[in-house]
Amino acid sequence: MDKAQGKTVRDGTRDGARKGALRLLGAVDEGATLDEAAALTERLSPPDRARARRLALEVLRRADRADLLLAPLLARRPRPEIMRILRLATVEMLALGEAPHGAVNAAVALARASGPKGQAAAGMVNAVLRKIAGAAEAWARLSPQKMPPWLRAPIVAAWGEDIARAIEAAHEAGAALDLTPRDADCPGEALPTGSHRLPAAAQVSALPGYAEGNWWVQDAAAALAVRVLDPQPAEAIADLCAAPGGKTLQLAAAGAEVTALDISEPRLARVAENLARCRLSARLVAADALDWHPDQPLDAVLLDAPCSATGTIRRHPELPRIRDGAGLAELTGLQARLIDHALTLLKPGGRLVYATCSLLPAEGEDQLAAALARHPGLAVEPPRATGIEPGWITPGGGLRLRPDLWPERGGMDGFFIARLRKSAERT
Ligand SMILES: C[S@@+](CC[C@H](N)C(=O)[O-])C[C@H]1O[C@@H](n2cnc3c(N)ncnc32)[C@H](O)[C@@H]1O
Repeated sequence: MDKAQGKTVRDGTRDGARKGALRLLGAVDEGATLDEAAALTERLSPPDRARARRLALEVLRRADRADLLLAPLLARRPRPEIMRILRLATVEMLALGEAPHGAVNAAVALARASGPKGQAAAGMVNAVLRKIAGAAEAWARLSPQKMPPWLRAPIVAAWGEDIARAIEAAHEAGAALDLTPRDADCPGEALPTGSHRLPAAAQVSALPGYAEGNWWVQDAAAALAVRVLDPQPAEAIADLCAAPGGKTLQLAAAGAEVTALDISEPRLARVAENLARCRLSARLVAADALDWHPDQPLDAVLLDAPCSATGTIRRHPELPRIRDGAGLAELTGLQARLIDHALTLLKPGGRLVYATCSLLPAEGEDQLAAALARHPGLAVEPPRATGIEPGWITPGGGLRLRPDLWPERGGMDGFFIARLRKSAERT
């Protein structure tokens, strides 16, 4: 292939990825998650589909910052599809190092292709983006985009303004690719807690050991819930909210007799696939955990409860844009009922690990305090596992993990984890 042909192919592929990213961003504007919108990029080649998703992620991490620079340059707010084109080109030029002429020309072409109104806007898109191309210093002065008030206010109340800003910086930086080793063989840099870390761009299925099931993808913070539970061989353990199964795999790899339960049958099918790839086994049950009872009382229960998922914004930057905090009371009510039910499934002296991938104390610290108040005889135990730092343990005895921890290593997801021991006395 000669040089000119190579350039055409590269530009073509970039345009495909840009169009895909704009489709994804349009779906998010309509309230969809990126996973829900994934079908919109199905017709792209796999590499272009991955590029489209990466571009959309980068834009969503900086959309408010882009809007702050764009606003003074716009006489009136353009139609949503034109606004998305402007944001995409702004982020490409100022955050991703794309050459201005390429990004501006592509944006103008995308505006023209979007229909008669887009054709009319092409001149404005060109003029505005030429100014944006020279705004690198103004861009550098802008802070990372803020979390919405329903999420920010409780975070500031719990940990202060500086930590809220550090979390916002971590949200903008995005997340690495973390792997949990089944045994020794696992690519990536070993982290103090036992997970392995690679750059986010790594193609998962191409990594050594994927087909053999030597490891699975799991954020380093998420992997700590099972490490804190400390499963032992042959223990009877239920994973009450199991799908897609990262924690089930850890429990099974430790040699426990695992029952993996999830209310969603399609999601449970993913647990089955993951177990098969990793050559591990568990009993799978599709049921509402609140209605389920084991044949025998259990040694331990892992309750990775449904939650706001606000701890995963580094990987799902669309969440603050499509959620408004409504439904939180319903979720915290369900979490409390699940804790109460989980305790009834345990042997006397059995242990429960409660976890949520949430940054909200209402789904973590407050749930722990309320459970202890509801259940006399229930005790919280220190969360112990290799690599846990004393500063991560809360005054109430839980483990609070935040995206701004380990800044030099690239952060971790937000999680709350508590290890509880049921009274050894029979009631
Ligand atoms: C946070 S995710 C679990 C992640 C999983 N533990 C892992 O590590 O891969 C929560 C799961 O709870 C399930 N779920 C929600 N309500 C449930 C209920 N009442 N009973 C059982 N599962 C439930 C959801 O389908 C979802 O798969």
